Amino acid sequence: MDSGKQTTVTDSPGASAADAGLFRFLPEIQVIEILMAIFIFVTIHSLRQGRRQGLVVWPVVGMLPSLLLGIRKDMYEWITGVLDGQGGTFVFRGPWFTNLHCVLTADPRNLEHLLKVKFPNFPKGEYFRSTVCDLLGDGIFSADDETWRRQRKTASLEFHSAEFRSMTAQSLVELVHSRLLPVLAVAEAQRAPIDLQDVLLRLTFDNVCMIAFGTDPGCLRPGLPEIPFAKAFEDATEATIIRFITPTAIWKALRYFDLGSERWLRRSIAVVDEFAYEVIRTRREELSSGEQTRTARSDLLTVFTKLRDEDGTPYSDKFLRDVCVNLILAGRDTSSVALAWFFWLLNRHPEVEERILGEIRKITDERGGDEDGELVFKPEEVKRLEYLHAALSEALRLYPSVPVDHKEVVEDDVFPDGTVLKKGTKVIYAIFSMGRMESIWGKDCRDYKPERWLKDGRFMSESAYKFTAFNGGPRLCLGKDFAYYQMKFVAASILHRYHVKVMENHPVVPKMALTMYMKYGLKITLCARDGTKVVGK
Ligand code: HEM
Repeated sequence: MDSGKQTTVTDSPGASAADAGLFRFLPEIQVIEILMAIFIFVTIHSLRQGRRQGLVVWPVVGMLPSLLLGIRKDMYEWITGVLDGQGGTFVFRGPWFTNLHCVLTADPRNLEHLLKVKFPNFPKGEYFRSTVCDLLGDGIFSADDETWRRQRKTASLEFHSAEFRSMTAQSLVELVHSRLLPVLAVAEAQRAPIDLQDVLLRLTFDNVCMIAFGTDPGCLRPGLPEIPFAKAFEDATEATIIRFITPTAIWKALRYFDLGSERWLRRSIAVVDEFAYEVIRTRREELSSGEQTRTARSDLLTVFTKLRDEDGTPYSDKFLRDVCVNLILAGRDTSSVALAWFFWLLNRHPEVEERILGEIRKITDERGGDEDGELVFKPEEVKRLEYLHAALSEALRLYPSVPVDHKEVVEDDVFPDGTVLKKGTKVIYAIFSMGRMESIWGKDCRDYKPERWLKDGRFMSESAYKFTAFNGGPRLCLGKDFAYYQMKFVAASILHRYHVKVMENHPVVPKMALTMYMKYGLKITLCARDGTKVVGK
């Protein structure tokens, strides 16, 4: 045998230098036979092991073929099927020498362990942070430990303050009544189909920018213009997601040579930064000139600009940029996609729409009707819409805006269901699948039934480890209360005026992304309710 053949043997996984020495004394044909035998043995062993785990584990490529087949159909349903068959938790074995190995779970006991009981042992982790760092920097979404705690504390105080609540309620009234309803009125008058998901995404983007930066980018202006900052934000998010499905060495090389998606990402981030730094500069000027006392802003940028770090130094522009960009990401497409799924479900469940209308009618009747069609729901009225609250929660159970989330294991651990977790393992919790588990929600788990959230006509919340749409534990969604208020206000304002009809044969399927978009949007037509004069007509 020549030395070249020895190299081949030594390179094959599992073969040692001693084995190579042994092969040196065998005729070439026998080496091939032995290799074939080893290959067959490994394959049979892997297949047997794989079947025990519910999926075939192929040599070298692991469970990747099954994953690729699953993705081709419907990845979320595929994951749900696998998890269901495995009792709620499943170890995914990726190809050799890749970082695709992970533990997938949809077991509420494991979720409580992960998100609350052993919270410090399950951070977002370095892999996540280094993948999203260019867009998110040190913001709340990617940060762990002290950097996260500091932002969480300040943002949490702000989110629960009376000024913040009143500012968010006011900005929502303005957006819905001066922008959203006129856009819908035009579409209704022209009998023109519109993409409701797009309109809602514009609404929540403008809204969250007002909360974060105190400025309205104007995505929902008449004619629905393309706003460079909004477009760049969307592009930067998409290009960042591409990194998660590209081997790290490849995207890093593309970044180094400024090619492909990395070039697109760099350019999009430049536009986002230009907008952010300009707002930060003007806000600093405004604050130092004392103008602030007149405007009395309570957006997150103003709050953080006034603060000092532990050394008494004002926060840097970069840190302020990270705080705002992260908040925009959090609030941009979560409530909008939830509303899109909600309106689609209503279209298939007219009985639910009827009950919501009954609840709204009670309020409008108490106000003596809505002759001019300009009724603005008050915060205390929105709070009373408990059936609507249940109908939105039920939509989020079946179509959670964040379908899967992940953590990394710091120290070896064991889940309550007995799954062993080695240090460095990635844990994926399948929020989408949790909403479709018979073991969690009962036999009717796949039915849209808002009633399951009601007790004696009042809304009853569920454990965050069973209904994980808003995450749970110390990292529970900070915008949860606001999101419900926003969704209820928007849904009630639309439903009071229109019946939303989804266009026949319009395909509705989830898109594979960090957020549960509808892949083809939601094409609808609007039909004004009898006796409601529509604003803007
Ligand atoms: C239906 C609407 C919403 C849903 C389903 C939702 C869901 C979630 C989820 C699952 C997380 C955890 C993400 C993770 O750690 O990987 C989260 C975190 C967060 N959400 Fe929401 N969210 C919604 C709306 C909002 C809104 C409107 C805002 C702000 C205006 C917001 C602000 C935040 C923030 C700041 C965090 C980070 C919390 C932390 O890491 O400490 N969310 N949200």
